[in-house]
Amino acid sequence: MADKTSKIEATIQTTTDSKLSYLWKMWLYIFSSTKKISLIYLGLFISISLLRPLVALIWKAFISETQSLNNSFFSAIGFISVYWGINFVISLVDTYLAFSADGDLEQLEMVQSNRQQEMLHAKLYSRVGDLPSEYFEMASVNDNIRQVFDFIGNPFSGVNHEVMLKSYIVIARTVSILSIALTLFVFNPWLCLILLVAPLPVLWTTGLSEKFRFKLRRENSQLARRVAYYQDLFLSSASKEIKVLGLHHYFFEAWQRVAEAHILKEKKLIRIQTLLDTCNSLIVNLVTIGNMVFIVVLLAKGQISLGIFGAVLALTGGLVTDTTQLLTCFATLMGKQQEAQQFFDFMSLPSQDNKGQTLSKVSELRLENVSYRYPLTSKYVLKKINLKIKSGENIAFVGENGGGKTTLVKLILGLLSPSMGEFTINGIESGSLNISNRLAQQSTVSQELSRYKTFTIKKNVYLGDTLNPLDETKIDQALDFVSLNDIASDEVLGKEIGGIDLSGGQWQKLAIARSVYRNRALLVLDEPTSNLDPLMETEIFQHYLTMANDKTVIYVTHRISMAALAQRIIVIKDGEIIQDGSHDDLIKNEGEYKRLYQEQAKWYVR
Ligand SMILES: Nc1ncnc2c1ncn2[C@@H]1O[C@H](COP(=O)(O)OP(=O)(O)OP(=O)(O)O)[C@@H](O)[C@H]1O
Repeated sequence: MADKTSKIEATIQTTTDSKLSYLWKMWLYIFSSTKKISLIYLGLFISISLLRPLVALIWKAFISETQSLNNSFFSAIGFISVYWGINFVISLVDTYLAFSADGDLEQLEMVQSNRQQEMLHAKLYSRVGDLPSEYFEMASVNDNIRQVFDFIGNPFSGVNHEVMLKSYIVIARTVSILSIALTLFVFNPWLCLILLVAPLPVLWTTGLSEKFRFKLRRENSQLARRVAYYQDLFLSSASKEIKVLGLHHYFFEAWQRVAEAHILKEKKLIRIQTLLDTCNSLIVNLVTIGNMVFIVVLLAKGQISLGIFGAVLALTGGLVTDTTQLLTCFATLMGKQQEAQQFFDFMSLPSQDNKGQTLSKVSELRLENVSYRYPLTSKYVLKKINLKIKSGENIAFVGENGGGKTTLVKLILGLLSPSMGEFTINGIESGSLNISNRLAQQSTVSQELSRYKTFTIKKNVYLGDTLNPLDETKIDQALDFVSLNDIASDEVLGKEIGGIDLSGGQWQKLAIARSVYRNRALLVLDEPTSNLDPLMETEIFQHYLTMANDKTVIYVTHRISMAALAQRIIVIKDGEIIQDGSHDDLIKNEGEYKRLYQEQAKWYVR
């Protein structure tokens, strides 16, 4: 379908091929953000790797010394102490650097990890904030965001460990292997053969296990979301209904079915992993034995001295460990290509255009033949809408469920853009306006309640206008507006964190107070009072309309008594505007509005 929505759909088509360049891009992306600390960390890794040949040389000198009979007991003790001392330092620092055991270097790792996490989260939060809101209407984009957040993870489990730490190990181990190779070559060129029988198959087995792991994680991400959803239900607003209807068991079974599928997939992965690990250690052991036999043969043939024999034995152990670690980390890194690609696919989604024209005041909204379909769906939920709204008007949208009222409201707010037709603000095409400036001109209360827990009541109101300093008087006025002044405004909200909780109606009042505090020229309210008692609802609407004589107010309501308060009423059915006029005009005609009015009135007049 070639309309404007198809352009959005085209931007989320991603390639399935994994590319090495994404991994490199990821590495540079993280490294460049924490250059100093990353360089120190990498430097330490490389320095430790260079100590291996030093250990071998000391060992060689020690054996030669003891062979030449003029040694003293003390020099032998000295050699052994230095040898074990350096070995101890290598193993200790290795452990601290690579596995974050307790110790000083763990703190260094923590610093670089936290910095990297901070930078990645900052980029991710700003990217999510910058994404045109229409993208959030698509399940695939929401999925992608969740996967990217999972990949970025937390300081000790996230991408910096998977990509950065593994890459540091690859670099350090490569340096170590090269220095060992050079030492072996200097001892005897034949010894370099040991390098050739390094456990190459490890690369293959580890690569395979990473591939399985990624596939499983991808398949499991939907299952994991469903499992989490069932768990959240018990803590959500549905919890009371679940209790009354006795649905705990029902949802447990639903949870169990999904969890079972998840566990089965995980079991399969563990089996594959165990098999591959066993193959790995078998290969490593065989290689070690092969190397031993080889150097014994060289010694027997007199091609190497006893000192070199000892040194090579010391080096071989390090070589096998280093090669195995190099290949394992390399394979893990390779397995991260797809996740890195997902990350950059997400990061490269278009940003909302903040460069367009700005307006100082919205004075006219005009929709001409506007149709809308949600991305990745084919049905137009708004059809050829023609509507002109002038500054200062107050308008109610009414109509049956699913008619398209909320969709029209989102279009007016700039949260969606027309698939077809033209939407102009003050005569300027809405698409060419600066979206941030546009959003800053309006205040809204949406159908879905936003409950900002962990903040005080006062802060909840202040969230309506955080670009300006907190104004206590205005906050008190906003709370008065909705009669929410009986609870101390510095009470923290959220039972989960030891604060207080509010009733559904009180949360709604708080959302209204936020919109009042924001105080913008365009006020868009989507069923803002559905949880309030009728007296409170009437009072708030009347307040809104008197406060708003210089403002444009658009509100969606199902209650005709509330709609009747507006100057103009627009009736929407099946995505079309079927009536437009004042209450008095519409009630005179036989039409949908009169039908809705009579339907509701008959419950009051008996
Ligand atoms: N994100 C979405 N993706 C696909 N379709 C959607 C989406 N949101 C809404 N719809 C569909 O758009 C149509 C209009 O929905 P809308 O919420 O605008 O109606 P409404 O008049 O506000 O309904 P209600 O009075 O129940 O709130 C419905 O058929 C709905 O299923």
